[in-house]
Amino acid sequence: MSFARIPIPFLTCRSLAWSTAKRTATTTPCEVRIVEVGPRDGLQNEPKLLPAATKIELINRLSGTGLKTIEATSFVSAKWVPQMGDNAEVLRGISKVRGISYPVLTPNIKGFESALAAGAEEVAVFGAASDAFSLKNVNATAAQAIERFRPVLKAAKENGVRVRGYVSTIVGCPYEGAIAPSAVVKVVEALYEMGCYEISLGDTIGVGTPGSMRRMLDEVTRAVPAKDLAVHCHDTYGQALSNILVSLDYGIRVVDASVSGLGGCPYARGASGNAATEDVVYMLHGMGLQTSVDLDKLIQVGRYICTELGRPSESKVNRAWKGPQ
Ligand SMILES: CC(C)(COP(=O)([O-])OP(=O)([O-])OC[C@H]1O[C@@H](n2cnc3c(N)ncnc32)[C@H](O)[C@@H]1OP(=O)([O-])[O-])[C@@H](O)C(=O)NCCC(=O)NCCSC(=O)C[C@@](C)(O)CC(=O)[O-]
Repeated sequence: MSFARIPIPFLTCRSLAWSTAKRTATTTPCEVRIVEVGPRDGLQNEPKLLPAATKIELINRLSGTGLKTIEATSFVSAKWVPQMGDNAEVLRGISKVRGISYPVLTPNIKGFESALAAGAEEVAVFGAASDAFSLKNVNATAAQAIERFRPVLKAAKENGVRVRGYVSTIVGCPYEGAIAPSAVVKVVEALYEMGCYEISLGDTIGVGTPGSMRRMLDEVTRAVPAKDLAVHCHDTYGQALSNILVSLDYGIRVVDASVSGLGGCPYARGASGNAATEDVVYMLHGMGLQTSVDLDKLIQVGRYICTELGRPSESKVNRAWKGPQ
């Protein structure tokens, strides 16, 4: 897809439908599903341990906004990520709403078994396109991490649990620098062939631009259909919304975002939060795309968690919001 054919400022629901018609026949061009990652990605980097009750309250409030997917926690080692040490308490404590999925991160079979025991119905495995990042994040190379996922996918299938896959460092790594699209394709293909129903492409440190996103998506969408891809854009360099816009142009209709832009990865030096969900929803609605999210309710949830954390929202829309127009 070239810039010349679809001028970005004129991307609307109608032009998106047209632009993606050849790329994928099965996307619903006017609907975008938001994967809210605030309770997991948003909080995992918080130095001060938050009470499980606050996390549960956050998830319950998010459940009232119309979101259909809310990543609840991660079943990783508490020695590595202390903030997620209350994973089972959080997953057991939330009021699950029918029609909403509450996936949790599981890096290995031990994490999967604990997640299953706590009632997980969807999990996510997380790989990376960079060995250096993977070693820092999960103490395994990219290929070794993939091997740890095989038993997770097998056990998930046996237990009727859906598995989402992440690929981190899709355009840049804090330790290796620029990442070649071919390295991303390799991991995306491995996760897809293993049985992940959706692959989320993570710009972990938010260094991507519409240029590097396009170069990466040109190759990745040749390997896996856009309907089975999501984007996960951190906003460190202020490019997240632009990068999401580019991914829509490729037919991607699933966008990860974090309420009030919370977040970062403890093992990705300098990474700031994700695209703020409020900002993403505002942009999508302004383009005539549907998300099922009530923006006003979401704004209130953003204000709740920012008050709990004692800091202003990273969402420009939240800061500017004076009520529905
Ligand atoms: C993967 C490990 C566990 C390997 O860590 P390891 O030390 O290599 O693991 P091990 O198998 O050698 O076991 C060492 C100890 O950890 C325990 N252990 C082993 N597995 C688990 C588990 N699942 N849950 C709880 N405990 C576990 C195990 O039982 C043992 O306990 P000990 O005998 O010492 O008491 C570790 O490196 C880890 O937990 N890493 C997590 C890193 C993380 O959570 N990073 C943030 C999420 S990724 C991210 O944010 C990026 C993303 C997804 O958002 C997308 C993007 O932005 O790009």
